[in-house]
Amino acid sequence: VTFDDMLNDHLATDQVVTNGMGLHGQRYSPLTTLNTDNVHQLRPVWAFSFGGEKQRGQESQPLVKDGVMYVTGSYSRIWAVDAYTGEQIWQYEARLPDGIMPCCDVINRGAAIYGDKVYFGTLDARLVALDRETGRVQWIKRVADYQAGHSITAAPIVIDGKLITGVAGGEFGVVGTIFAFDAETGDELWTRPVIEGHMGYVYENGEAVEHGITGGEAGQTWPGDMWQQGGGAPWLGGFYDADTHTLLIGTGNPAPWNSHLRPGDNLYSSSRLAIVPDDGSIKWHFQATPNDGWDYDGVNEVISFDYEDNGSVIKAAATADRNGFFYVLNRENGEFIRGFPFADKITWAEGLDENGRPIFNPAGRPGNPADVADERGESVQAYPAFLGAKNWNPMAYSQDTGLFYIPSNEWMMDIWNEPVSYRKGAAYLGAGFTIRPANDDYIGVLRAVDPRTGEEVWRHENRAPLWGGVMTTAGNLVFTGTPEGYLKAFDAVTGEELWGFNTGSGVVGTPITWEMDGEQYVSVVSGWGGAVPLWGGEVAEVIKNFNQGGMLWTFKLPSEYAQ
Ligand SMILES: O=C(O)c1cc(C(=O)O)c2c(n1)C(=O)C(=O)c1cc(C(=O)O)[nH]c1-2
Repeated sequence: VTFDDMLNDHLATDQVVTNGMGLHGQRYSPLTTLNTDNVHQLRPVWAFSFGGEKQRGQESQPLVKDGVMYVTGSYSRIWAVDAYTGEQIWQYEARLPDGIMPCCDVINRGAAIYGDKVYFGTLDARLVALDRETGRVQWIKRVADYQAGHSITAAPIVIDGKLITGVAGGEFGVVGTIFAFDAETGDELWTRPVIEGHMGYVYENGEAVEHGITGGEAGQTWPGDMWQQGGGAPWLGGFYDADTHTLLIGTGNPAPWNSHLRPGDNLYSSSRLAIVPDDGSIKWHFQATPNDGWDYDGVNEVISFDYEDNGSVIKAAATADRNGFFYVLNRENGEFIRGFPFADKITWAEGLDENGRPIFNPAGRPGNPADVADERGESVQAYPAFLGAKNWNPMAYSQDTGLFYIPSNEWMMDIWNEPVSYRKGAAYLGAGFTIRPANDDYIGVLRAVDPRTGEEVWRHENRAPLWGGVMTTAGNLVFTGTPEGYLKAFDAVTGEELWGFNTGSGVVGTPITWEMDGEQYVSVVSGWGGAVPLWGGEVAEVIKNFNQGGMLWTFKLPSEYAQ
């Protein structure tokens, strides 16, 4: 697999060699063989079990090259599988130490392939490079200290020979950092902490050379020493815009959650960053939630897309935030073009100003414990809940309809602040919360949203929270999974549900499609888990009967139904 193969992945129909089905992450396939007329004939051709006692959340997006599928699973496992038959070619399981600290389940979101290697990140914050043919280890790098709360859950990305990943650990007060390695040798190339005050480095002949302090200097948007454990973990990784040669990546919540301990904007937490892939410099930033007090991580994917406005082409990028707002940015300079709510109800902000900065509702912020005699500050009811109007699971963009298909949730929380101090390897929140559904009959909402107007063109409600990724195709289809176990297909224009198949466990993975020998295939992993069952509050009632799993399902449209 070459970098050109990756640059063309969104056009190629016989492979899926990038997370995002294209480096820009649009998750749009030009295939039309499978379409609204024949999708009811889509049927399973094989299923592969991840096996063992290790189940939990399966959030991976598979990759396909030359008839071989590469898929990761919970507990830092990876398999190569024959894409025609589902037979295993090899498997590799990372040896995890006791004491790993992923906040939100033992998940992995996928691999990267490049050259003759396949790469993935582990829950003890290592990167592993394996030979694609044999599964043999080529190199293993420790990226960050798992005992401080670091882990890797993201799919890494390869940009022009550089293997780039973010790390998780925001709930433990780590310093969110982006790391780049030589994909061939595993040599470190650069590091970029995303919190103001920390030094970035480039490595020359194995030596760390200072490459500029993030944000210029410490103390501008953080009080005292709070920047030193400021969080902002870029735990979802990023996408690449070839037009501007930029890595677009988001950063998580500031640490701790109690925002009264850190008055100021707390750059660059809960932000989107444009990074130069060659050396990790920051080109521009956009902060969705300054002084975040609700755990509104800003990690969600930033998807590059072009649209026409009054005859000129706008080079835009779009992102749907946990905080309930959808943002359209100019991807050349990060300027705010427009933003609008995509969630039904938002209480923490009254809207956005002309620069996209939130207009805070002071009554929407949980109170300062220092103001009251009690340990607990005043509790508020906040919409959306901390798990977000949209969490990690990626949306898709259709080049035909011009719509974004957003997997979102309608829920709320009671949230209050508490005093807290930093201790290595311990939770660093300073907040308590309970999460509740916003409506009686549904939490999940798959939304089709027009990025030019903010209009919700259609919606599909689901009883349980939606936690799987979305894919769309030129066959006018939108696919996503449900915790109830279904992989479903919808009409991209009308939202009509056209097909569904129950995989036997909740689908929180992200579907892909490709063709082999003129037949169109669809694959998705199934296995209920992720953050929802861990942090569920009153949402637990909705999901209590869902069983765990660990299967890779593959479907196809038999050739006799293709026309
Ligand atoms: O701040 C962090 O480092 C961090 C990491 C992760 C992760 O790596 O999965 C999640 C979160 N935060 C988080 O806030 C969250 O809601 C979440 C949901 C999930 C999931 O996979 O279901 N991971 C994470």
